[in-house]
Amino acid sequence: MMRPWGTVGLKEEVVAHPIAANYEEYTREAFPWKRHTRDISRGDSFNQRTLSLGRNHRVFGNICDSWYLSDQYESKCNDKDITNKILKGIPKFVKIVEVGPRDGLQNEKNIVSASVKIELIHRLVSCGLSVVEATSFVSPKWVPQLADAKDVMEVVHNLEGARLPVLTPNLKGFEAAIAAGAKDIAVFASASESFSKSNINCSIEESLVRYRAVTRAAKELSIPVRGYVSCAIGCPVEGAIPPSRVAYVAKELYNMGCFEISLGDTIGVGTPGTVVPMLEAVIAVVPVEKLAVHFHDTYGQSLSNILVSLQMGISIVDSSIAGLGGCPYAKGASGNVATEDVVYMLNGLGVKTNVDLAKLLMAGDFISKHLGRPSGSKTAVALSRVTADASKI
Ligand SMILES: CC(C)(COP(=O)([O-])OP(=O)([O-])OC[C@H]1O[C@@H](n2cnc3c(N)ncnc32)[C@H](O)[C@@H]1OP(=O)([O-])[O-])[C@@H](O)C(=O)NCCC(=O)NCCSC(=O)C[C@@](C)(O)CC(=O)[O-]
Repeated sequence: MMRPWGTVGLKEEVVAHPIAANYEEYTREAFPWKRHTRDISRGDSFNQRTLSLGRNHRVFGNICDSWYLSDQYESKCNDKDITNKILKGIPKFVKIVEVGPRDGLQNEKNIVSASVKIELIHRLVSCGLSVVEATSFVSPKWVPQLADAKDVMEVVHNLEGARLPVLTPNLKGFEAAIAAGAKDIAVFASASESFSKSNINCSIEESLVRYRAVTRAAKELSIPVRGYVSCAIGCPVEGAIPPSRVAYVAKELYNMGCFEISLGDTIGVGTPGTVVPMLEAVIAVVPVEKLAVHFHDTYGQSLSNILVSLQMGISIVDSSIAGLGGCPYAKGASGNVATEDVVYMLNGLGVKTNVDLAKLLMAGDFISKHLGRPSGSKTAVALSRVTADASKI
């Protein structure tokens, strides 16, 4: 049985929350076909995709079968090849790496207390997210917001159900992370010399030397290491970054033992036109299943960039609850793509994530209320308006 909207089996207390209840109400009212439980587990993966054609034209199942609310589209959908061509290559499962507690909060001016960070991490893990980047063991002078990394990690490190990697820029950070109970770490290099200097105060080559020392130490303790390549599309100082440079840094990180490489469009300038050639260059030197994409939504391009990445075989996507984020050393960098929006899109494509969207909405509501501003997730904002507009749906 497919659960395209992720609400089946929600606990009563979750549905009772106003946001989750809105979401339940929304899916029930907007998609009356959902009231009829039907088994669509026939056929190939495309038969199980959900396609959104606008509010009044929701389709469940194969876009070419007969389950349309409106007959209007049936005559246009006889060509299965179009669907296959467009959705070809999209993985059936996507691992979401939630970076909200780290990338999301690191740029917040007002210090968020350790207890709020801990509560956020708990909530995110309970959404079904299998990876939640918890914090950074970096210099507190450089990133004051995460000066409480030890306090946070000491509480959450034994949390079950998810991996909780932390950023470590050098051996000092690695040792502190391990002492606080971290079982996964991440190192972060850049494809831009200028950004490397401003972010970690060393050249790209110097950073790679440091990270070789960190990955060696991690290997001895069997600690998995994730690698980041920042400025994979553009740099605030240098402008466009050549794909070959991104490929070089990604390959170096892979060769030193990083099990996964996340390609970061740190300032969010990428479009599918620049993301595709960058991925092409990296996929030529690092296996595609080891690559993740990490988009910031400065120009509103993240979801289209994720979609082309999926079409190229990427199956790991970084995102941040409520679209929080920004890098303190990348002027103009805005929030990461919102996890709620990514899950909504993947649900629409029939791609499994094991993430519960209703619970995500509540986690996003929790942190947005704490920060005193509306969520940066379009999905969260749209669904929160449903109560007001419910009578018009
Ligand atoms: C790398 C350093 C430390 C170099 O900073 P430095 O000033 O060159 O370091 P240093 O070795 O000269 O040491 C200076 C001081 O920092 C201390 N120190 C040294 N290391 C540590 C440590 N690990 N933890 C705690 N303290 C540390 C060290 O002990 C000393 O303390 P002092 O003697 O002055 O009291 C600094 O530049 C730094 O912390 N940078 C981190 C910047 C950062 O976190 N940026 C955001 C993350 S990257 C990002 O957001 C991009 C990403 C990953 O999301 C992907 C994308 O979007 O593209």
